[in-house]
Amino acid sequence: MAKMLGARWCPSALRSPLQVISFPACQLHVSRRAKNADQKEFENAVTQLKLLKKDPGNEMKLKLYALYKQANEGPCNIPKPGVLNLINKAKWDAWNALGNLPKETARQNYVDLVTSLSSSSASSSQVKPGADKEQQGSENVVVTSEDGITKIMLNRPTKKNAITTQMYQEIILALKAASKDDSTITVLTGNGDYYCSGNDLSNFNTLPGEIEEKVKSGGILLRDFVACFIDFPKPLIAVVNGPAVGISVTILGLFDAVYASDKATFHTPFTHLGQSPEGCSSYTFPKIMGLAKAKEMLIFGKKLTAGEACAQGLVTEVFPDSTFQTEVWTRLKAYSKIPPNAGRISKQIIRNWEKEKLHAVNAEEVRVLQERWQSEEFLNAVMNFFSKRAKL
Ligand SMILES: CCCCCC/C=C/C(=O)SCCNC(=O)CCNC(=O)[C@H](O)C(C)(C)COP(=O)(O)OP(=O)(O)OC[C@H]1O[C@@H](n2cnc3c(N)ncnc32)[C@H](O)[C@@H]1OP(=O)(O)O
Repeated sequence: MAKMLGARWCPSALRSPLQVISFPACQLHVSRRAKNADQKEFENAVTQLKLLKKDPGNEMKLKLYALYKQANEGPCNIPKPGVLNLINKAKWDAWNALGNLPKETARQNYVDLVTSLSSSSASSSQVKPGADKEQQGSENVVVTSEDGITKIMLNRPTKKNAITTQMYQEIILALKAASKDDSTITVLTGNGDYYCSGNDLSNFNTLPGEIEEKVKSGGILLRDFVACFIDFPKPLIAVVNGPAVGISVTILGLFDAVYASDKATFHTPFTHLGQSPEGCSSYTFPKIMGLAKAKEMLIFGKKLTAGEACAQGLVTEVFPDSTFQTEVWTRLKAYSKIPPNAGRISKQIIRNWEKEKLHAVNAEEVRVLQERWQSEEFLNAVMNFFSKRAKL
């Protein structure tokens, strides 16, 4: 995926003279002079921009370039390039046109512009509020809405629904849209024999930049992804159709109900991968299943059957695989008839007692993981996974 992004965004891969305008985020690091309050938002926008699926076009790139330069360096004070130097002149013109616009305003405008680009690219692949029949989503994350239920389906069965960086972004956008649509409940499920095999282990190869930049943008993406589940305002249900691994298991602690096929298993092999728990599981799992059982999963990577996960409180109910889909969707259709506002409010009053705590846990888990991602243990584990496969 990032290979594709690289091809889209990087100057050398583009053709016409104006296409060689690359995003400032490809070239520069964010200035340390930016104010703290805005810095995080600004950095997030820089990352978000790299994850956009659609090329926003040269005019928009010029605007972003100009705002980026203004936000970091202030008014344009470099000599005007010659008329034959078309690209640099276009860039200079765009920057110079911002005159004395304050850095803070430029930063804010940059963030607003990226946000509007992200939501417009999301709206083309997502369920519109009020939709009552199936809508097309992207290839790997399909969003549909019917009978008061918005369904977000992981649809990468040949890779056991492993989550790519693009899919994280798409799930975030799908959840944001679902939080505002008129459905009563939202469901996450998988297509094929797996629910999800967790993080796509090639994500770190495909994230752009050097290791430090990968770790930084991976951390921001993970934190934003988990935050969406913490903040999701209406009942959220997991329909676990098969085995679940890694982050697809840990975030289950943030769902309101988890229904599983008896073929499902629950596996968090973090330490074997040189990693550490995420998805708020270092807090939710001990709370849900007690410290002893949580440690067996999160430290020693014990894989649970659906029955065990249910006995330990991670799963709400287990159904035989042969009748799983019918039984669960009948149940969900009944649940979708609850008064929507009462459903939301009831969820929120339960969640709000610990929302702040969950965000703090998320931030700390990401901080620790960012260190892990730079460890030899992690790099060896990822290399082993792919080199074993290569030998098959
Ligand atoms: C932005 C960063 C956020 C980071 C968040 C932190 C999250 C951490 C985690 O989620 S840790 C968990 C990571 N997941 C794994 O370790 C699972 C790895 N996969 C496997 O162990 C196995 O593939 C399996 C047990 C899931 C399934 O085994 P099997 O039934 O034998 O199928 P295959 O192994 O042949 O798989 C088919 C096909 O899918 C590819 N694949 C499966 N899982 C992943 C994955 N997680 N990442 C990348 N690719 C995966 C596998 O390579 C095969 O592809 P191929 O046919 O070889 O092209």
